[in-house]
Amino acid sequence: MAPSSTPGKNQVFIGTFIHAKCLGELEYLHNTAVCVDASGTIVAIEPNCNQQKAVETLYARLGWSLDNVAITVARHELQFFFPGFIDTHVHASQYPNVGVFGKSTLLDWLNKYTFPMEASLSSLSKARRVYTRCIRRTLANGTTTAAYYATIDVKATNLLADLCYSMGQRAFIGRVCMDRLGPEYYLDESPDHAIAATRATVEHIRRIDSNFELVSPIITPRFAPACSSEMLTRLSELQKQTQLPMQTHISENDNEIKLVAELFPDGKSYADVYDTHGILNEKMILAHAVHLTEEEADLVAERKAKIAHCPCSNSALTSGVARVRWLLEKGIQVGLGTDMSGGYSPSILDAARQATIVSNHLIAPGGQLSCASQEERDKAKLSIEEVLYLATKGGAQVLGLADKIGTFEVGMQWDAQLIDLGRVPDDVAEDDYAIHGNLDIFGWETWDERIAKWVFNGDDRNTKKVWVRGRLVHE
Ligand SMILES: Nc1nc2[nH]cnc2c(=O)[nH]1
Ligand SMILES: [Zn+2]
Repeated sequence: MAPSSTPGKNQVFIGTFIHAKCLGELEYLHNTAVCVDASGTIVAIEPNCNQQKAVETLYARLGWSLDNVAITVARHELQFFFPGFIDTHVHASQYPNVGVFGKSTLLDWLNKYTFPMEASLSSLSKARRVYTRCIRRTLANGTTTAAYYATIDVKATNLLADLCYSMGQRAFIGRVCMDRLGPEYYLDESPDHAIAATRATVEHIRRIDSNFELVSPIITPRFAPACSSEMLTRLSELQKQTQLPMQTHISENDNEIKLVAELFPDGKSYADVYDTHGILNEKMILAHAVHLTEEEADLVAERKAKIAHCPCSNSALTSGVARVRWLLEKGIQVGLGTDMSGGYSPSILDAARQATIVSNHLIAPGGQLSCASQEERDKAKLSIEEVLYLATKGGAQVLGLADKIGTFEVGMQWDAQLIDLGRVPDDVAEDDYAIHGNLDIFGWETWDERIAKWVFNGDDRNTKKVWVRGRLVHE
């Protein structure tokens, strides 16, 4: 396995930088230089700067010599740097199934498409093909960090960790734990077995990345219907010993919620089942949360658990619409997830787009548009600035990385993407700009309008370069 090297050179990036430091607001830093040291950490941000000024003043201040600095300059006005996207919920093992879900809903989708695909990745050659393509594709879409579910197979899960490490994607790697609900050929034989397997993955990752700086294990009970009470208790004990993060699903689909009530008759609610088993805490990332009750959302907030909002999946599998504004107003930290292959798109830009669109179908705190006042309808809607926050800094908070990634600030790591919105017609011959992706910029748009166009019509063709910890990982 090739080591995930840092570049070994200091770097300067010059141009426009855009990020969301707080919910609902984008900050634009034009004509700016961002200096990144050889470890991939931002060490200076200089406004009113160009290449010449950077060389003349910044290098001296930082003690850098000319021959040890690589410079990347945005090539024209419609290129800008943006923080790397953070996918807080994605099943790498389901990647071959993206788009293949027919009219199924969660429980039949799991049986028909998902469990057979995941089980088939015990073939390491197949796992390598699938995981390599998944990482390549998500990097190409600007995802610098992903919280992955792999499968129950330890060797294949460890391979996903190896590949993330060597391809340079920041990742959380979850060996899936499930001792019921799945087909016989795809189950943990006991909670003991699941604990040993999870520990084996933790130890493997410790060997390749001892401080979990790029790749970290994450404890992964699939969801309550697939885990016995003993399994949840044992995983909770493991989490308390290791202090590792955890991820699972909650309240995605009506039949799933009914199943939880049947399987855990003493549980007051779905969230209560996780809480009474000791896994509802600040390290837990809950995917979906579509149908949480008021009491459950209050409990999630009180325990400081996080939520991965997966709008693409929630629409594809007819699960419903999560009430993101309502969750945020309770103080819950929310990020975005593709949830491939419940979701069909590998792109967090797409998740951001869909987060705005599905929020239009809600009133606050929940219900049908037709019986809400205009004010209530407008309140539930998420803005472009808000969904870009969820895609970056919100995701960083969900993964416990808000001090490292998600915005451009001194001390943060250079996890970033260079976005190119194309050229305005005046600059370039018609037949040239026509091939630049799916966006047409005319030149009169404000920056906010340019960003809105990117969110609604942009795609990986606009993502020119991607870096993680200063290392160029996609071009
Ligand atoms: N969307 C989704 N929901 C789940 N609930 C349990 N497993 C899964 C899964 O793989 N995908
Ligand atoms: Zn999922």
